Amino acid sequence: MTTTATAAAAAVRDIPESHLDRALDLTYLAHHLAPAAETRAYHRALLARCTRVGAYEGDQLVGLVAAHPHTLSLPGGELPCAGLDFVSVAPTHRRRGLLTAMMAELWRRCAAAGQPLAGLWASESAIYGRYGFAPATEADRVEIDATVPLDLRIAPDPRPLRLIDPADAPALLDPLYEASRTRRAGRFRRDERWWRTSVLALDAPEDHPEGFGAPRVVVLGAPGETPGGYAVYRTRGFQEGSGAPGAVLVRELEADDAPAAAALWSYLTGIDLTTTVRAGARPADDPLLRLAADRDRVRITGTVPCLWLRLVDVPAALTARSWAAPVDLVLDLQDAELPANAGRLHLTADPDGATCAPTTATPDITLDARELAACYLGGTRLRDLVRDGLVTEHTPGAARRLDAALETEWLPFTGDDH
Ligand SMILES: CC(=O)SCCNC(=O)CCNC(=O)[C@H](O)C(C)(C)COP(=O)(O)OP(=O)(O)OC[C@H]1O[C@@H](n2cnc3c(N)ncnc32)[C@H](O)[C@@H]1OP(=O)(O)O
Repeated sequence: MTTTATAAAAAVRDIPESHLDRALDLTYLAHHLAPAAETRAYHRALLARCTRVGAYEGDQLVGLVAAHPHTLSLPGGELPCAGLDFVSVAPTHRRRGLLTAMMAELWRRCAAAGQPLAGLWASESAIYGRYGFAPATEADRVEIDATVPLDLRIAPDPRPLRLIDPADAPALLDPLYEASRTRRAGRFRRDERWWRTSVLALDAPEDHPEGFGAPRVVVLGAPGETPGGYAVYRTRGFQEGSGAPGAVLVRELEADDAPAAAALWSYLTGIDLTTTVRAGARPADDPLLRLAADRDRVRITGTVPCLWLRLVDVPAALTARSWAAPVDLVLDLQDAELPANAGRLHLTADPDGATCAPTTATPDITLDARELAACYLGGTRLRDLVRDGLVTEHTPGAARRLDAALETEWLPFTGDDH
């Protein structure tokens, strides 16, 4: 058990299993939540599987950072990733440096557990940049006018669509989801529990105040065939009280190719007694926007950062991903939080692999760890950050060359929201 004294005279140490309920009480206090018993039991089970770092004042738990043992897809591979969650400090103890002290301990845990990455969904964007995190994936919120089925510019895959029992979905859908992880960086490996308790969860009614029902799963392809795609969605009918029209809420839609996507969007926009299809998270390069014959019927209602990423071990992260083009550069990396990453790094990479080693050579680019995290999965262009004044390019064209090497065929995407 590690113990670190903080400036605030709290002690940072493990949260034992026997303190799980205290940890939940603290997180509900900090987040202003009062969940039903079922949701609390779900959170308890999640927290039990996490690395848990606590800040204690005497015997009182006043701070909490937890991390799930996730595996994140990268361009050309995957890496262990600490998925931060339940981050909470008691309102009586805020702004005394407790989160900072707990993060320092968490980095030690990541190193010990062999997790070169950390990721999270931020409650507020102002919190995590100082710890070296940056948004590495973004998602669009989409709303489709479905008063009549959406006309698409290509012929949909003609295979049959069938509704399957959500209980059968994890085994059938996981191979398709895994295929999507090899296409797109930024996605977490799921186990059956994740499918059942998150993607296909039968949420408590308070989680769906707008009256949406249980998840339904539609699959493209006849029984016994390998499906070409699927959608997980919920529906609601006309709402007597509010007068709100019937609607479809899409949690996830994965398709092998554009015709399969067309078949699934046609289906979702053609469900009777509904006039709107909403999707809470779609990739910015979703073919839907180009396929719609009448683009005015598909509205992007918001673009939100999804995964905030941190490169905990920069050389391990850079050598684990694939590279689209050859590059040979010296990076001058600033990392106040994790000084082991800081300094000059000679990066050589090509489609066959990469090396990354300390050097004393003259740097081509100076950047902070958070800017490298933003670009790491291919979702942000370094040259934009140079133009913004956030990254300094010493050798003209260096940022453009690094962008070409970091580029991915598909934009990174993280559909899950925790
Ligand atoms: C992945 C997740 O779980 S996201 C959920 C995050 N949790 C929440 O939003 C719950 C409510 N908030 C809290 O519990 C706390 O305010 C926390 C955890 C966000 C911050 O904890 P604290 O112990 O107050 O942070 P700490 O004192 O270490 O702050 C370090 C620095 O971050 C800044 N900071 C902390 N929280 C915020 C914030 N919400 N907005 C802006 N700046 C912040 C502090 O001002 C401080 O800056 P400084 O170093 O320049 O003085």
